[in-house]
Amino acid sequence: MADKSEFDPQLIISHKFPEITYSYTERDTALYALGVGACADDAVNDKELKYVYHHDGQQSIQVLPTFTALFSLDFTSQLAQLPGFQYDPHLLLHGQQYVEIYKPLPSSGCILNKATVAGLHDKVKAAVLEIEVVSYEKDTGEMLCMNRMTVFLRGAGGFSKSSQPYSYTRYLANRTLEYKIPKTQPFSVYEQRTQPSQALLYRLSGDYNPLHSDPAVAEIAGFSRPILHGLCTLGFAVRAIIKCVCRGEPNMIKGISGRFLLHVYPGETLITEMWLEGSRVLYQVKVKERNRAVLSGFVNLDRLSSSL
Ligand SMILES: CCCCCCC[C@@H](O)CC(=O)SCCNC(=O)CCNC(=O)[C@H](O)C(C)(C)COP(=O)(O)OP(=O)(O)OC[C@H]1O[C@@H](n2cnc3c(N)ncnc32)[C@H](O)[C@@H]1OP(=O)(O)O
Repeated sequence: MADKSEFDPQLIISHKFPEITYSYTERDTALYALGVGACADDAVNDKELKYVYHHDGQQSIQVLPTFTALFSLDFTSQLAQLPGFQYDPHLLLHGQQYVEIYKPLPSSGCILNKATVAGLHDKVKAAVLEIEVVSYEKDTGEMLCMNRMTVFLRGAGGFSKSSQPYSYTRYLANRTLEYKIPKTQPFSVYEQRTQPSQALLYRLSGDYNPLHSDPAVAEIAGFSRPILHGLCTLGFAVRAIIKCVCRGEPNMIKGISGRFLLHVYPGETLITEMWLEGSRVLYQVKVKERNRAVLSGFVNLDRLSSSL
């Protein structure tokens, strides 16, 4: 259990993380694509070959928009250094991910990541921490994308010094982040089975949290076996949207938001339901075997064909 007397919200929200450089090659972008299930249905004729191979004379492989979320992961280790902050890393769960993409990602590159604390909330049973990472192309200084990652830290709540639970968010102006999953029939539904080895493959993209690979660690965290990375489930969902709504064009995606509602076990089947709302796709992912919603959110597109 975290020591609440050490918890200092003001110190936490004013903390400046060191800048972190992240370099990647086409091998990393291809490995990532395989980790989120690309080409799993049909390795040769699949429309997703472009994510792993220079298909049809392509100069470079294409990058899935959810690859951007990896840029925020290097700051996981920095959480332990946050002054005035106490939590048990075994009890950390990924709560939400919000991504804005400003230009198509190169298939290899060197990125400069700058992170700040964008939110902190006392939920009594948990502390919710928001980290914002803005990513720049190292050579040109051009802004590529922004990630807001929310972590749900079980057992770390109850740190408020007054009777009002502490809550701070640095608001994002001119964005509509609220969404409501419709009760109507979805525009499209896509079913994908994850592999029992899915988390072991996905972790090679850089999230080595043992919650996803070590049965003993998973048990301490309250699960019967290792669970899937939240960002892996998000990758499956966004691939489904690219296939069913964007006609295979990943660069149509300009923004992604997802809230992790429940854990997923590797090997379970994901059903992604999609609804169109202007240039936004609302989506919900359910686990077929347990008939439970595990993820919901929206994807913003730069255009949506009127012929859809
Ligand atoms: C730099 C950072 C790096 C981070 C790297 C990430 C590392 C990864 O390796 C870790 C992972 O991938 S973990 C796997 C993916 N995540 C999950 O499986 C979590 C799934 N969600 C849950 O289990 C529950 O929703 C649960 C447990 C999250 C919440 O359920 P409950 O305890 O039932 O909560 P509830 O009573 O419904 O709500 C309490 C208050 O908390 C808010 N809340 C709920 N779910 C949230 C979520 N997912 N994200 C953020 N906030 C959330 C509620 O709104 C509520 O607040 P309020 O009372 O103010 O309304």
